[in-house]
Amino acid sequence: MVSEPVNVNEFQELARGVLPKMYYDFYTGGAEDQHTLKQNVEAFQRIMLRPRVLVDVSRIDMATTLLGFKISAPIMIAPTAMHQLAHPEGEVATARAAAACNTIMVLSFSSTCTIEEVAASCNAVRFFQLYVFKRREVSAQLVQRAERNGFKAIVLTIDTPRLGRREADIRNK
Ligand SMILES: Cc1cc2nc3c(=O)[nH]c(=O)nc-3n(C[C@H](O)[C@H](O)[C@H](O)COP(=O)(O)O)c2cc1C
Repeated sequence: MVSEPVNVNEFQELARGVLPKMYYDFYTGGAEDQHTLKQNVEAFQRIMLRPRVLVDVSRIDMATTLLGFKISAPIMIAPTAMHQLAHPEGEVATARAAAACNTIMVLSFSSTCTIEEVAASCNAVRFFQLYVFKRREVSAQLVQRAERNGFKAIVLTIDTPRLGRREADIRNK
C-alpha cells in the first residue's frame, strides 16, 4: 500500500507514479520555458507566516466572504480542465471535496462531467468558468444552463485569444 503523504508536495509524486505520462504532463506542465509556473511557486515560498505568541488562540476563524458567499478560508478551487483524466469520478468528486471544505469550486468549461452532474453531486456554492466565444449565443446558452443548475457566478477567462504553447503536450501528441 502507498503510504499517506506527509507533505502536500508528495501528492505530485504519487500522481507521477499512477497517471499515464501524457496526463501527468498535462496537469503539471506550463507554457514555453515555464518561467511563470516557476515564479508562481517561488511567490508562495516568499510568504512568511509570523507566529504570534502569548495571544488568545481559542477562537481562530479564517472564514471570509466572496461575492457575499461565506467560505471557510480564502482558498477556493480554480477552474481546471478534464478531471476524469485523473479519476473516473472527475469534477463530481472535486465538487464534493469543495463542499466538504466549505469552499467554492469553479467548474471549468472543459469539464469532463456535465454541468448537471456536478450540480446534482453537492449543494455547495459553485461558480462556472466561461471563455469569450465569437458566437455570443454559445456563451449565452452556457450562462443560462449554469444558472438553471444553480451556479452562482460566471468566472470569465479572458487570457485565451492565444493559447499557451505547452511544449510537453506538443511532444506527447
Ligand atoms: C491542468 C490545468 C488546467 C487548467 N484548465 C483551465 C480551464 O479549463 N479553464 C481556465 O479558465 N483555466 C484553467 N487553468 C488555469 C487555472 O485556473 C489557473 O488560472 C492557473 O493555473 C494559475 O493559477 P495557479 O498559479 O494557482 O496554478 C488550468 C490550469 C491547469 C494547471
